[in-house]
Amino acid sequence: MELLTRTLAAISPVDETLLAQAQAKLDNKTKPLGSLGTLEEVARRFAAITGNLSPQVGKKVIFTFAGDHGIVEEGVSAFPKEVTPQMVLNFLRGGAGVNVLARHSGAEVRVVDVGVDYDFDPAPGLIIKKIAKGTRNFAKGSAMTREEAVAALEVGIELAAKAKAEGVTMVGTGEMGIGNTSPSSAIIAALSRCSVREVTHRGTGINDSALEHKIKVIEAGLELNRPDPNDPLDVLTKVGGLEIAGIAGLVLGAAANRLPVVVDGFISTAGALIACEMHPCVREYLFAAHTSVEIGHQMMLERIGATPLLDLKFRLGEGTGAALAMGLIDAGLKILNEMATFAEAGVSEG
Ligand SMILES: Cc1cc2ncn([C@H]3O[C@H](COP(=O)(O)O)[C@@H](O)[C@H]3O)c2cc1C
Ligand SMILES: O=C(O)c1cccnc1
Repeated sequence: MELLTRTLAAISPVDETLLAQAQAKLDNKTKPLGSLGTLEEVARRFAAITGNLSPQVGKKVIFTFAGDHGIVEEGVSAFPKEVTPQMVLNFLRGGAGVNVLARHSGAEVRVVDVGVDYDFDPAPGLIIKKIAKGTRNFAKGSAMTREEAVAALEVGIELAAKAKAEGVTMVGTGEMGIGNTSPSSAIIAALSRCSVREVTHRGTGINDSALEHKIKVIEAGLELNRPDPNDPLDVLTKVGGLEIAGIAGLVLGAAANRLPVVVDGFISTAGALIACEMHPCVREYLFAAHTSVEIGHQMMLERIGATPLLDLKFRLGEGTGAALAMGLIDAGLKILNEMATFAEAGVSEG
């Protein structure tokens, strides 16, 4: 808890002066004012976050947090829970979607076992920080204890701090955990007090009757646990997940360390949302990668106040959207660094 408290105390707003200086630098480039749109917003904010008006393309790491979910026993996913450790092994072999797209963008994938119900042997690229062997079924009681939720948050916080110390210049979030769209829907429903139906979708691809059942299970879980919408840690503890907590911690740690963080899809955004509800300045440090097909994603993004960079109809998670968005963010940094000014190119200003 002490690390969490210290981390929250270390988060402050992004410097407005730096934002203005970065925009002034962009405005001198050989283009009509603002004509690179969102790429300018990305470059400006990256520069201000890091306090460097010429941020170079650097080392990028995607942390894919893995955890299991007790709620799976209610039949809320199209896949069995064994897929969680099986996919972790796939990540470690480099064969999953996130591995391919991270290689494409020049990012490294690190898998973090915060809560998988399986004992992994140590392996390169695997960080074993298991807090529990999965959450408990939140339709029958609290998913976690408050201590477990804080411990998982602190795993993410420590990873962000270590990444910064190691010279990583941008981190991304990802996750793997069969059943984890259910806690993600529960989190946004609890915080926004909207109906479960409005924010619950098909995850791995459940049919209509399974979707009706999933909605009822989540409603029952919220009714039973009654998480306090004004206490994000209570929401995380009662209806969240260990990997979602790890992501929330990574996002908090990134903000505290002035490290830009790229947030992946629906489940990652649930983690980022918890972090944003814990501290109002966190949103300034994050980049939303893409719009997920999951219907509840939009409401999460609106609550955070973030506009996603891409819309590729993704519904995979793992960090796949974050991987691609990192490439786009790098493009923004190159504009800031490599594009000629009007003076350098001898081009007349308007
Ligand atoms: C083979 C496979 C690879 C995945 N990679 C990410 N997910 C995604 O699907 C899961 C969430 O959906 P639900 O709540 O319906 O279980 C998570 O593990 C998420 O990362 C996968 C799912 C499967 C089946
Ligand atoms: O948007 C996501 O991250 C997502 C959506 C469905 C299933 N798994 C992940």
